[in-house]
Amino acid sequence: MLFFLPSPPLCKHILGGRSIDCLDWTSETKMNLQTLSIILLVISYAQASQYIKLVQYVDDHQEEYVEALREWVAIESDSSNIQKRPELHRMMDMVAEKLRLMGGTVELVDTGEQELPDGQTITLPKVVTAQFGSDPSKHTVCVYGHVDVQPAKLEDGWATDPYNLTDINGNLYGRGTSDNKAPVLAWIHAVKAYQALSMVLPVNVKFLIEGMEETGSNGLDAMILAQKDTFLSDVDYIIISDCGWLSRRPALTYGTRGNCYFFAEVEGPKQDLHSGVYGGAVIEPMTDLIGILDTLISPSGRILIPGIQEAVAPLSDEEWKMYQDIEFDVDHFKSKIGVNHLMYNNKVDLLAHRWRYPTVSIHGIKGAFSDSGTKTVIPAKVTAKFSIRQVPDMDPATVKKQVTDYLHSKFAKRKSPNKLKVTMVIGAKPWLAETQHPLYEAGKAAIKRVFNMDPDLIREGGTIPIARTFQDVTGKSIIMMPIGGFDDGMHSQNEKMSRYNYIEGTKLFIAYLNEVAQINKSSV
Ligand SMILES: C[C@H](N)C(=O)N[C@@H](Cc1c[nH]cn1)C(=O)O
Repeated sequence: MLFFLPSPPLCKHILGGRSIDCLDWTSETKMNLQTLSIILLVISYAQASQYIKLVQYVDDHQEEYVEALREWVAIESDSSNIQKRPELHRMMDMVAEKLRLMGGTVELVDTGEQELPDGQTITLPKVVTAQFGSDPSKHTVCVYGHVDVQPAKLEDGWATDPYNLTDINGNLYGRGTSDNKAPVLAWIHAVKAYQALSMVLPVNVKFLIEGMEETGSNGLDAMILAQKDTFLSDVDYIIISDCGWLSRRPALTYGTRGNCYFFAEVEGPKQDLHSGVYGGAVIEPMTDLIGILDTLISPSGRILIPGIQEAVAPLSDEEWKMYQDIEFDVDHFKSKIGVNHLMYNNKVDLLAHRWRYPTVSIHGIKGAFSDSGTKTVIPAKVTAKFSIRQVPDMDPATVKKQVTDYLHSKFAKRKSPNKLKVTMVIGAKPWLAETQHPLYEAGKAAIKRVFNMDPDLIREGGTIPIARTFQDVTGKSIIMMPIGGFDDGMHSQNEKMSRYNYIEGTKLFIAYLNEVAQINKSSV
C-alpha cells in the first residue's frame, strides 16, 4: 500500500460522488479517472515526503526520547507493593502532565479502592485518559498501555540499578522499559512528532493509560463499563503495544493467554516453632502446602486438576500450519534463557504450549524462610502463590471452583489439623482476534514500510487482563502491535528495551496511524 492514499470519501468526491464500483465508463468518467490518478500521485508524493520528515524528526530527537524514558524508569511504580503506592500515584500524575502539556484533553479518572487480602483498603492509582483530535470524519483509535511495573531489586541479580536507566551497547536497561513504559512513550512521541511538525494527525488519537496492569488491572473493568458511552463511544479501534516479538522479525499479536492467580494459605500453630524442639511433634503447614502444590501439575507439564485440560479448544490444522510456517529457532530460544532441555523440543509443540495451552506456575511462598543463613524454623503460616494461564475455552469462574475443590480434596486426604484457605485474586480471560481484519492489514503495511519485511503473526503467552473486556464491552476490534524485543526480559532481572526497537517502534506507530486512516469505514 502507498503510504497515504486519499480516503474513500475523497476519491468519491473526485469522481463526482460515485464510488469506483458503480461507474459507467463514459468519456467523462475516464477523464475523471485520469484526474484521480494524477491527484493520487501528487497526494502520495506529498504525503510520502511528510513521512520522511516525520522519520527524520524521530531520528533527531532520539536523545530526548531516551531521557523521557529515564525519567519514567526512575519512578518505582510497582503496583504489587502497597508501600510503593505513592510512587504509582506520582507516575500517573506525570503521564497526565505530559499529555496535558501536549494540548490533549486529559482526565485522571478515579477507579476507587483496592481491597487487600487482609481486608484493608488502599486507593487505586487513577487512570489517565487523553484525547487528541475529534474530527468526526476521521477514525478514532484508542491506545491502551500501562506504566506500573513488576517488582525489582538490585539484589535480585540485576547488573545495574533497575531504576536508573543504563545504556549498554544500545540496550536501555531498567525495570519497566519494555513492559510497558517505552512503548507508551513511543506512542506519545509519535503524536508529538506530528504536532512538532505542524502536521495534522491522520486519525483522532485517544490514550487510556493505567497503573494496575501487573496485578490484574484492578478497577479498570468497571471504569471501561462506565465510560462505554462517553470516552469510548467514538473509538473505532483499540491498539495495545504491551508484548514482544518472537524473534528479530517484527510481529503482530492476535491472541493473549488469560491468568487465574491463586493464594493457597495453610495455617497451623499460633506462632513459628523451633524445628528441633517441635519437629516430629507438629504437622507442619509447609509440608502440607508443598504436598498439595505437588498435585497441581505433573513433571511433564500435564495439569492434574480435573476439567482444566478438557476445556481447552483443540489445536486446529490451520493453527498447526501457521505455527509450522513461523521462523523460530528452538536452540536459540534455549540458549537465550540458559537451559538445555525444554518441555517440548519441536517448534509447533513449543509455540502451542507457550501460546494456546494452559500452564501452572508456582511463583512463591509467603512466610517461608528465604533469607541467607540456616534458620531452623517451622513456619506457622505459609501462603503459596501460583497461577494458571487461561486459554480458549477456559473460564476463570469455573477454574476458580475447579482449583478450590481440587486442593481441598487433596488436603482432606492428608487428614491434617491445619487450615487451608484458597482464594483467587486475579481472574483474567484470554483474548483472540480475527487476523483477517483491515487493522491487521494496516499493521502489515506499516511494518513493511518501516522494517521492509513482513511481520510474524503471533500469540502472546502472557496476559493483558483488560484486552478481553475492551473487546466484550466496546465491541470494537483490537490489534496488538508489539515493539518489545524477544529477549527483553520482561518481569526478569536486567529487563531492557533496545534503542533500535524504541526508535523504530516510534516510526512504526507514526506509519500505523497513517495506515489506519486509509481503512474504509464501511469495510469493517
Ligand atoms: C503481557 C504483559 N506485558 C504482561 O506481562 N502482563 C502480565 C499481567 C498479569 C497477569 N497476571 C498478573 N498480571 C502477565 O502476563 O503476567
